[in-house]
Amino acid sequence: MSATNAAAASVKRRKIAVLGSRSVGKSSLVKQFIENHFVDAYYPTIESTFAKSVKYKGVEYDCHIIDTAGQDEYSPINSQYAIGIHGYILVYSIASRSSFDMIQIVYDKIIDFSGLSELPCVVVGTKVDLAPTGRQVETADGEKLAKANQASFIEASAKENTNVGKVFELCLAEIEKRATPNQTDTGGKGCLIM
Ligand SMILES: Nc1nc2c(ncn2[C@@H]2O[C@H](COP(=O)(O)OP(=O)(O)OP(=O)(O)O)[C@@H](O)[C@H]2O)c(=O)[nH]1
Repeated sequence: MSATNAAAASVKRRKIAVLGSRSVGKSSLVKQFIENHFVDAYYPTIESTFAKSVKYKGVEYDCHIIDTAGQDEYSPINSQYAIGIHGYILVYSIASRSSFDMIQIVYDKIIDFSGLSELPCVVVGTKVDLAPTGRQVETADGEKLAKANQASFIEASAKENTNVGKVFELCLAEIEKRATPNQTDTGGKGCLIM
């Protein structure tokens, strides 16, 4: 194997889906992570995919991040979000109780669709910069929900760039905790190009 191919083979490809209610700040988290900036204006997302190489614990990850349109309780979970995804970032706004209530609904829909017993997942309470005047969800409630679903938990703010990188690191950690040997290849299809 050439040095270039050896390097490519050691890069792990990980597909991450970001889900949650509308307007909770999913795109803002992804944009802050990928492009290091924050936009105050709101542009509803249809769906966008972003790619970023991330070095975590000495390993190079080629991350494909799917920023989804917001879900509500009636949105079906598309197979695209249940199959071939390595990890999930489920986002609510700490300033919106209803967006918090959607997290368990979305989680259960993915479980039903995928047939998995648990998901590699991070629950994120974002817009934590609004906590002093607008908090509707206590940190302890977020922690409890995450724990009940064997997920990680973190509060973040895309606006102030608080814990944004950590969100994606926690997601990689959740994926690696459960990774099976055939997930450690470069393309997730059980095949290495030598
Ligand atoms: N104060 C504050 N506002 C934020 C934060 N993140 C996002 N916003 C604002 O919240 C609004 C919605 O943000 P988006 O990132 O577009 O939300 P979204 O979840 O991607 O929305 P959909 O595309 O409808 O699913 C925008 O006006 C953002 O500027 C944050 O961390 N703090």
